[in-house]
Amino acid sequence: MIELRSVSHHYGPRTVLSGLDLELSERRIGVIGANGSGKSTFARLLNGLVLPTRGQVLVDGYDTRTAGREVRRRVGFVFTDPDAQVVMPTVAEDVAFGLRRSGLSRAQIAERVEAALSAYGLAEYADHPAHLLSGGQTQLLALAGVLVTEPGTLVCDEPTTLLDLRNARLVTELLAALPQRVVLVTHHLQLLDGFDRVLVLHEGRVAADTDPASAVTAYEELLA
Ligand SMILES: Nc1ncnc2c1ncn2[C@@H]1O[C@H](COP(=O)(O)OP(=O)(O)OP(=O)(O)O)[C@@H](O)[C@H]1O
Repeated sequence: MIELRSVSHHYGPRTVLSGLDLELSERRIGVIGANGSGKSTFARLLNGLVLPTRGQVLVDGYDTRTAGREVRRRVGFVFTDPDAQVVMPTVAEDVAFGLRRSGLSRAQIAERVEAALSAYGLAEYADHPAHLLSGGQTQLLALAGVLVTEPGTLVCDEPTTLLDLRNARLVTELLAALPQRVVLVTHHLQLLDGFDRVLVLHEGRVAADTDPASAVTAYEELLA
């Protein structure tokens, strides 16, 4: 469970999020809102990539400010641009990178990496240079690299934005099938069908916190 207590965030003099009090426990949570409404900042607060200027973010009781490692073990993050996330020369090495401090043996790591590569359709690319993958494959690699660590929650910041329709569908289907809790920031409102809860951010505040259809209506009214 992720809890935000009186959270505000400022970049310099600029208030980007203010007065957020939320408990996030649902399995599928969407976050929508206009450009600049604070969605990415919100997403980054959830795993401590951004620390709140005021207030606290707690993940299973761990404060992102003081227990970053515990938090990141529980909350994985997938960026819009997967290239930002790929750090090792080959596909298999990149997936293994997330397990380097896991305490698992080399054999156990190899087994987990193989399973992750198979699950995300990358088995035949294990020894392929990671930077030569297509955009869609790179996003799958980024997902595999995060999910191999088995976080309880996956936060995705517009994971399909840079992908063509086919790859966007692939990533969407993959996300839909995950057993994990998913917090999805997106401008693609149709991705939120069937979600348990959708937050609409507007000028740094939660303007609506409701089911997908009502959230889309609230969002459209804000933009009207
Ligand atoms: N590192 C930063 N330093 C200064 N200002 C920032 C920084 N990151 C974001 N901002 C500003 O904070 C505001 C909210 O940005 P954020 O990226 O959280 O919004 P967003 O809703 O995700 O936008 P978009 O839909 O365009 O991705 C924007 O005005 C942005 O310019």
